[in-house]
Amino acid sequence: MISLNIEKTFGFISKENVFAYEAQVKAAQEALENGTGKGNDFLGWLHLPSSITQEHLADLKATAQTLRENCEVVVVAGIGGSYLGARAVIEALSNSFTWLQEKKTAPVILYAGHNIGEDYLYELTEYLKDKKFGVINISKSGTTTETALAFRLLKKQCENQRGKEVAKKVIVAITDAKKGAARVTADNEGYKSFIIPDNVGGRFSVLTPVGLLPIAVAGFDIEKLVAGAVVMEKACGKDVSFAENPAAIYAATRNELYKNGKKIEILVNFNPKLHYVSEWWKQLYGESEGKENKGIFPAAVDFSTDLHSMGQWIQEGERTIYETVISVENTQHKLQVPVDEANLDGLNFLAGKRVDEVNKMAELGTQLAHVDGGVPNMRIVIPALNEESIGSLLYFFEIACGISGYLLGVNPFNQPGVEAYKKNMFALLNKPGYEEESKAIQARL
Ligand SMILES: O=P(O)(O)OC[C@H]1O[C@](O)(CO)[C@@H](O)[C@@H]1O
Repeated sequence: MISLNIEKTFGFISKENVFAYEAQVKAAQEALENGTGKGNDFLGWLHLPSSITQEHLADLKATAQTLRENCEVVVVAGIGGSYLGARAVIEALSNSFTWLQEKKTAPVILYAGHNIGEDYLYELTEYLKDKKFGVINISKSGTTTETALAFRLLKKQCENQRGKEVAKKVIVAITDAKKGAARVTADNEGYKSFIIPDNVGGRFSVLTPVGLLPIAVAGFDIEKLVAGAVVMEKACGKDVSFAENPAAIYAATRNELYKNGKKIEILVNFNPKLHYVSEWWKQLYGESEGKENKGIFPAAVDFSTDLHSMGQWIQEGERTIYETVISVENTQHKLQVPVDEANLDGLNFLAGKRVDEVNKMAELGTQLAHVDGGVPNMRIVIPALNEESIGSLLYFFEIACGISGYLLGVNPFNQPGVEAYKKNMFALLNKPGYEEESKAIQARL
């Protein structure tokens, strides 16, 4: 079970003012439950964990098994919500050096379709040349340029290297039930496919096949991941009192901080495996709340690494920030600092201590230093980096995001702003249908 502690925000905002959100939070929860708020056609994530069936999980596991048996490498092609959730979970749960290990227990998972880097794609296709590889092509709209471009390259290469028949077996599509080019291709080619429900937006889709299939291919237990999310679905339900509901408290606290000039939330971890959880979180909160000229800017740092790069700014820069720390209670492994007779490095004061004890003192010391420097601090504690905890954490952030967006007064479930760059790019590339825009944009160059 995860827990939230907001004590170290109270020098900056008052407990009373946080608890004054209770009625607004209740209204937000009811709007989510009853589907009466903004963006109410995108609430499929709300009770998704508890509605996932054993049959669905079995289908995902069977497909994952086919990929595991037939591939050394599986490329997950997707961008934004169509890859960040899978990557967040896989990196949180994997050995840090998994791709360097000789004896592999699962295919190496690589990612594409989340950038348009020619060198990236060249180097990826070069690497795949002598590999038995498969592809999971993920796109809700089925038309996202970055993903479609990467998939065109990968599909051709897979067919050329492995033949059309095998390619059919090792390419899986996750997309809309009816619309979009990815659906047309999957149906025409006869790929195994999974549907992204209409009412689940990309950034809320980690517990659909979008996240679950790659996670299962990587060898992790999707049943436990979903079970962890179910725990949080209950713990953050609308019948849980405000004081007992961590999502309600988190949503209220961040809105109160924002009202008091804290415009930037920095998600902090002390564990490099959580880097992509932060990336996933940035999209979740950035796309959900950054609209109508409002919204907390979601930033993230990996400590203690970034204490030696961003630490100065956080300690003494503009006081418009607050931190939310994800603290992991228990490590997966034990490692002690050895004694050294000569003690030339002067580290014998640490001898015999677990490395995690040093890390935890860095965490505690940083919290107090940053609070002293004028940075409010919240702390989310998760028991360990395992499937249950990560499932809980993901759902916690999702439900808190829904509530928080409603407190802010925006529609947390659309993202109209992301179309602007796409329109310009298509106009500049002379995409059919963009003739007028092409003329207009050429005149501005
Ligand atoms: O799954 P799709 O449709 O390819 O979209 C990927 C991502 O692109 C966005 O639509 C933004 O363009 C995100 O909201 C989404 O997660």
